[in-house]
Amino acid sequence: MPVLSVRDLRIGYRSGGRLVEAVRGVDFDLYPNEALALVGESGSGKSTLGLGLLRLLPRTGQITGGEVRYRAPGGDQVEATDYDVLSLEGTRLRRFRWSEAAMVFQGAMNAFNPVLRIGEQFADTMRAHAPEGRLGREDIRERAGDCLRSVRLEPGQVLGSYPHELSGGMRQRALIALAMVLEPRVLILDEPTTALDLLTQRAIVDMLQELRAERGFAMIFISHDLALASELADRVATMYAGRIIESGTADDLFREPRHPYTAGLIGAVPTVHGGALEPVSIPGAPPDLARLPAGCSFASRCSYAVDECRTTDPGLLMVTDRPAGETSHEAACLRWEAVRMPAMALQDEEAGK
Ligand SMILES: Nc1ncnc2c1ncn2[C@@H]1O[C@H](COP(=O)(O)OP(=O)(O)OP(=O)(O)O)[C@@H](O)[C@H]1O
Repeated sequence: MPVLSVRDLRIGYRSGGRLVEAVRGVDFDLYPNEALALVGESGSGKSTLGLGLLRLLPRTGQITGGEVRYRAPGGDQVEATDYDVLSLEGTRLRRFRWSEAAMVFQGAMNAFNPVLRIGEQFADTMRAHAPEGRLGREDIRERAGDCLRSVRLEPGQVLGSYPHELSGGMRQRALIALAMVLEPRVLILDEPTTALDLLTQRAIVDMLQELRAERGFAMIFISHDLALASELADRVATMYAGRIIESGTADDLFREPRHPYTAGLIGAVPTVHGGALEPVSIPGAPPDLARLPAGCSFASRCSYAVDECRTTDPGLLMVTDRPAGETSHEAACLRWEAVRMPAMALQDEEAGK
């Protein structure tokens, strides 16, 4: 059973008296211990979707429809959980955040309160969620220390520090530790490595993999970097203009994309040919969400587009023989059978395959 099932989720922002949809009918399932990457260019709706799942949208944002079902199995003393996150209010919503699902934001400097030591921020989060506030200083130190050690930070050094006293990489690790402190079953990470250098990025990605194996949470990893995402994730969903336009296993999407936009994103990763870096970019820009064209919203930038693409949006089509579920591969493209990835074809040719 999926831990999260998202159905026809719609999210808009109010702007100049009207509501512009930034997430336009998204469906996906997230299974326990699975890593799902959401990829796409800036403005495709990834962060809006992540924030919407935790009901953390800014004031101008509004969920206008759909369902976000959260399920947790029962245990010896605990009843099984099954509810629509969109129906939660007050205490139940606060409990859902952090304890069931937590989010790590882009740029840890903004996510931490700059005037509180890291240790106080752990204590605040834990106290706010402890049943009847029964949590002593020792418990807090022990649990915070445990989480910090698991992200390879020294608790003695970090707990007494202010956020600005840590390096960017340490802050981002500390934030991941904080998100894990209440042992959520779902962790949403929005571009957690973007501001960091390549070596630190790699260390954090490796660490996230280990943590997921150890602690068993499911993860949604938001990134514009398809190469990084497909390394970390079991499944990848590509977003364009507020919709998921392709989803499949990381291997499927990286090796055999069936939507020209995903193929373009892979082409946009710098590849080494004859000693030189050759970044290929996707021509044109995403459409204005307030004035979406008819048919497929990628058609105007697409070299595969035919007349029918400008009138028909096919929705997600199954592009594999495998059954629907964790390993299915779907793409919202009428011409999916024709799609080839230029960079990969070239590499295969050079390798004599
Ligand atoms: N607070 C806001 N008010 C109004 N519109 C917003 C707001 N935040 C985002 N948007 C709009 O919603 C759309 C989706 O933005 P979103 O930030 O979700 O995309 P993204 O794929 O996460 O991009 P990025 O990687 O740059 O964060 C964009 O058109 C953006 O301009």
